[in-house]
Amino acid sequence: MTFGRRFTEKLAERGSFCAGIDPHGPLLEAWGLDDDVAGLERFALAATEAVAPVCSMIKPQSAFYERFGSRGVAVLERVVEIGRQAGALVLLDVKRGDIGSTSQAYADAYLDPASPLACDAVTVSPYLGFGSLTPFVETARRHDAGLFVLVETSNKEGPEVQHARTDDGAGPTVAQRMTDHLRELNAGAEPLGSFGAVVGATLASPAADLAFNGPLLAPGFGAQGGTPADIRRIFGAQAAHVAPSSSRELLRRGPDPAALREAALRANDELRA
Ligand SMILES: O=c1ccn([C@@H]2O[C@H](COP(=O)(O)O)[C@@H](O)[C@H]2O)c(=O)[nH]1
Repeated sequence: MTFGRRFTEKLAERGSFCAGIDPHGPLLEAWGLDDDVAGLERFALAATEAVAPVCSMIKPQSAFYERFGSRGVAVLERVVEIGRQAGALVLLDVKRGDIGSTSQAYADAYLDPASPLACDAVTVSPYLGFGSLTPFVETARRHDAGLFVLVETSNKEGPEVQHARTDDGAGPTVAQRMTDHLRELNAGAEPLGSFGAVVGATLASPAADLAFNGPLLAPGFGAQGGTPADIRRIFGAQAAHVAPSSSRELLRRGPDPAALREAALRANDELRA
């Protein structure tokens, strides 16, 4: 089954909230854990076990695992496995993007089911040129996986690049060009294509026309200020395809698993309303 269909069905079944599993050092400390690989393991596995059964999607941020080297990546592999066993889609936030031949190796690492880190989808950066993502697109198609392409990010620095005008200033914004590519990639897909966009829940207003037939990830919900009202305001009619994601705001409710689960369920309810 394609990622686009899995995404649609999972959001309908469980709600749209995406749980970020980001083991920040200060959060480990707040949970009474040491900021070492043992603390990382306890934090990440406990958080995943608590929320993955009630969320449509979890989004571990690779950086927080990589900072502990191969032992941290081994924890990430278990997060991916536990998340998928609990029935959640797993979106690995790695924001990869490189020249085509290297992109192929990244795509194999994260999207080929034979890889220990195989996920349902990954975040990718198109800022080496959208065409440099072709190996990700082809590999995702081959394995029914998905991509979330950075279009308008939640950080304040993003507009310098994403709002720049193409074609020597005479064309659409860079962000718009990216969604045009996504519209082409998803054309004709039912109920939704597998090639999505990352659009921050913090935007004053999107520079790109977001009316394309693919999934949307909205980070910046919670700790960065995004609210359910912002999701409706920014995405309008597209809001049904949006998975708003929050990491710190959710994880600060731990380590009590019931409190974590309750917070995820409440976020789903608020987004449904
Ligand atoms: O535009 C973007 C793209 C990705 N992120 C990632 O989402 C989470 C946000 O964490 P919070 O604690 O909920 O702020 C983090 O993994 C970022 O790398 C983003 O924030 N903005």
